[in-house]
Amino acid sequence: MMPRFIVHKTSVLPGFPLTFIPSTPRMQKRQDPAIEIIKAKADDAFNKNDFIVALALYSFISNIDPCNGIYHLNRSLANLRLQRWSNAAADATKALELCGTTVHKAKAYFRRCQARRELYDILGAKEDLDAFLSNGGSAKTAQIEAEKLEAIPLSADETSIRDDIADVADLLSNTLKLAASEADTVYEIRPSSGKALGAFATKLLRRGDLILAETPIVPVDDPTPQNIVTSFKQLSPRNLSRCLLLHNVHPQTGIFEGIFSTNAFSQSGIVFEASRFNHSCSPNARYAYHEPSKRERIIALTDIAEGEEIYVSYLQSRNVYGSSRSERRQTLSTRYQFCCTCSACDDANYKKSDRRRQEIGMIWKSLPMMSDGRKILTSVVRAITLMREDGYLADADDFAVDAAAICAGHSDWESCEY
Ligand SMILES: C[S@@+](CC[C@H](N)C(=O)[O-])C[C@H]1O[C@@H](n2cnc3c(N)ncnc32)[C@H](O)[C@@H]1O
Repeated sequence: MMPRFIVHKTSVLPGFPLTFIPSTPRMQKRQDPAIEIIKAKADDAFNKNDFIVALALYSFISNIDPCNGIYHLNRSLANLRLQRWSNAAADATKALELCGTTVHKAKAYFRRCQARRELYDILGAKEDLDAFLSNGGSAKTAQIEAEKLEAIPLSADETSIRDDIADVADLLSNTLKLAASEADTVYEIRPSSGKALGAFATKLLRRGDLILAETPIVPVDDPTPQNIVTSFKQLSPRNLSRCLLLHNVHPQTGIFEGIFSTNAFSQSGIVFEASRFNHSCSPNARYAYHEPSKRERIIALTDIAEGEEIYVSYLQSRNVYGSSRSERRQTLSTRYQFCCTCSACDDANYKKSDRRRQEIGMIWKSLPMMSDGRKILTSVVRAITLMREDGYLADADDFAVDAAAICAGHSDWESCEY
């Protein structure tokens, strides 16, 4: 029996070891423990004057837990620091509705007072200042604020000046986009029809080109739910806010687990940019984890035209080249909640593709049983031809290494290298 050399089994999927696939939703938790962690990171960002990140994180948790007035109260202050006056006033109003204690109410009145002052709603601001005092606010603080209000001539336009700053998610993602566009990349992340975001080539890429090499941000060796939460907990507020922007098709499993199972790579964990590449069963690029540098890499398998979407396969080699459309669809829909419509799965092509892939799968299974070198070589050539016919250009080495071993056994070094 020929030895089966596993040369590059570093190909990975942005998925999960099978043990962790959240196939059945757990019972809805009352409060996701992730919320406490996110709140602590938001406070941390605020204390470090990173108000955009604080705002993004407060927004994230207030969307999940909209009845908690504290998030609105805190976000109101972050909005004040960012001079988003209307948003600050709206958050303070929401906090007044939701917060029960006079301490929180006093804070909310004071924040709304400051926002209204900036919006030239002087009468409203004065009312809030009175309410601040009647809820136990400091007389000294109120005095300072009252002097500021007195200094504004009442003839000033009292109608609210519109706050035209973009929404917080836009604000954050624009900052991130800016950072990405400053980097020297050969792709851009933008909407992909029916697939949320995807990665598109920004210039002609040649087969073999390195598309990205990225260090994982949430490395998890042993992805138990506990380890995942611990890894997220260790992130900086900025990286956490980036992670929370990642796609999550398993929200019922918890915030961090859902993000992890939608995006994580089995060998490296969460990698921001590589997580945005969509799947195809006939991909034009592939993942390749580079152990020495501990970086996740994506490499072009074909030439890729400028503007073309770059696809990788989420399924590991034999699971994609040796499987039928229905098998792949089942796995992809369980793990990633989508129905693949790539060229191999397309209604017009899939029957032919299934036949080819079935034959490739049979060759893969029968090769270790073969002892006749010539037969092995013929089978390997057939498998690689079928892969090429099917437009599947990765993993030919799964077969070629067997062929190379036979050639080496016959001291045919030229063919061996070929
Ligand atoms: C790792 S993310 C890929 C990036 C994602 N599109 C985004 O917006 O961040 C995986 C998710 O992308 C979507 N996706 C990936 N490939 C797809 C495809 N071929 N067709 C439809 N949706 C796809 C699915 O929702 C899947 O759960």
